[in-house]
Amino acid sequence: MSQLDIYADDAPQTRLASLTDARDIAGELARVGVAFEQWQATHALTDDADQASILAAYSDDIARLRQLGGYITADVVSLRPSHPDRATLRQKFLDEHTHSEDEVRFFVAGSGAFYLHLHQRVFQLTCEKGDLLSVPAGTPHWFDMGPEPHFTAIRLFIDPAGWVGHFTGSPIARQFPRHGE
Ligand SMILES: CSCCC(=O)/C(O)=C/O
Ligand SMILES: [Fe+2]
Ligand code: NI
Repeated sequence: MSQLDIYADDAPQTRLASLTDARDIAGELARVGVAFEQWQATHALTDDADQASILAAYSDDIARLRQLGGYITADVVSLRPSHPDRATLRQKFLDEHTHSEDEVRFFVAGSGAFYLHLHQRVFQLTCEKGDLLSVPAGTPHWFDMGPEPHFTAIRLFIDPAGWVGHFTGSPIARQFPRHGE
């Protein structure tokens, strides 16, 4: 189930709100400039499907997103609990960072949690299959796939270089509840 938990950025022990209705989540995130939608993610994919077949299965959705935002490239991040490098890959996104373009992610399997640091709040958004998220460029955030990752997400980029993160150096991410622990 998709879920939005909201905290003050200086009080990680106190959850201010917890929402599970998709319209409520979308409304709350829209207030801080983040787009959240639920799309159909019904194409059958095996756990070992490669990037090309995932992109081919969702080519209609990717084309629609490209038209909306002028995105040039798409890639796929897909992890399962048995992945030998799961701890290293988890760590890659676990500290607060920004991007110089919008972060557009479409979950086509599994789940993972984004933490968006906006307006002195932390918005912990647990995304599930079908969730589409667009976070404005420059937003400090981090992502936790959990210790036993199980998700597949399509990422859209304007920069042909793909994923480029700028780490803020803030330790804030370590103070908030982790995903799946
Ligand atoms: C869920 S896609 C992998 C994580 C990622 O690309 C990112 O930028 C997290 O902040
Ligand atoms: Fe990111
Ligand atoms: Ni489709």
